Amino acid sequence: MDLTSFIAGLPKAELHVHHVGSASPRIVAELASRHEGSPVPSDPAALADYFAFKDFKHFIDIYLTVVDLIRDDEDVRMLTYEVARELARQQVRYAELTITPFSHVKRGIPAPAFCAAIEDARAGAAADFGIELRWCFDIPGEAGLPAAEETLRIALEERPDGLVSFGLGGPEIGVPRPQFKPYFDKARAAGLHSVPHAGETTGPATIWDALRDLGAERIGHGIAAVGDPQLMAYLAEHQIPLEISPTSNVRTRAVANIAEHPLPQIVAAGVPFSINSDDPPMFGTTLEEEYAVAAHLLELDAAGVAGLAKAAVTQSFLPTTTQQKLLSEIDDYTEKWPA
Ligand SMILES: O=c1[nH]cnc2c1ncn2[C@@H]1O[C@H](CO)[C@@H](O)[C@H]1O
Repeated sequence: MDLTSFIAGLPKAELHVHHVGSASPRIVAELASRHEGSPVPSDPAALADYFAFKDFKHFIDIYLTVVDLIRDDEDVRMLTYEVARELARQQVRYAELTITPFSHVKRGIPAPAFCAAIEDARAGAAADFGIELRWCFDIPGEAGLPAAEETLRIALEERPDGLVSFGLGGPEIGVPRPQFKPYFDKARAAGLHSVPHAGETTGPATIWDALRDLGAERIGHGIAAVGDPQLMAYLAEHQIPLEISPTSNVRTRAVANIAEHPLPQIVAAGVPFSINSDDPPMFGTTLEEEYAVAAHLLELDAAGVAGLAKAAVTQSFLPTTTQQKLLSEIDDYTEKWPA
């Protein structure tokens, strides 16, 4: 069984993947060529070296230098459309893309123009690539409550058609989750799903906070949960999924190496999860590669790998009818695959 080929053709969904974090070397080079004076190399080999991170804080610092490259709504439109092209190339039929409007509005792109650009790209991607994109607007945690205020304002006042969820990214250390409760309360009251990062670089307490104070329906990463048996039991009992990005955790040094990734313990505890790429070019990976990593860690066969894709579909915020269509497509593909 050639699992790599099986994975390549398998219809997928991705729930935890960042907009700017998905800018490929080609797109970064294009943006760097448009805007002089950036520290971000435009040469792909130099860029690969640039995306080597000493620790999580260093990763965020580098991430923000790529955010600086996005200067106008045309950059936003091009980036979003090209991210969709790369997802569709990997047979991703549906993706919830995490976008940080605060960071771009702060750099001078008006919120209406920003939202029009991502919506244009979403329509173009659906028409040209057959991929359905939805948005998670996340608060960059390092920018604190002003960023929470502005992110909520943009989410509720602009309310682009693709917006389905509200998140919290950036560093966790020094950024306690409870302070964001008022913003998540308002976002949830407005019908947005709550999907904060938690337990990526800090312990189980951050995940408890995300559940209790932010009403988290899914947890970004959440790998620290394995340190708290009660939390693992709670996540399993309430079927609260963890959005797992294995290579991300190694490249940001959240996990020492892939062999020590806690994914097998998450499976053993019956905690639902999806497999994601997080910031694929920055971590030198792709969603396909993350499926292969998970297949290796969990010793999966084709049916098991198809199960990874089906889990992402059922944990998504797609309407059930659309989920059913995608699940059938995955089953048809798997059945047709020679044993
Ligand atoms: O793995 C991650 N963890 C937390 N934040 C991340 C990650 N990848 C990208 N971001 C992004 O980092 C920015 C910080 O301002 C935010 O935009 C967040 O979405």
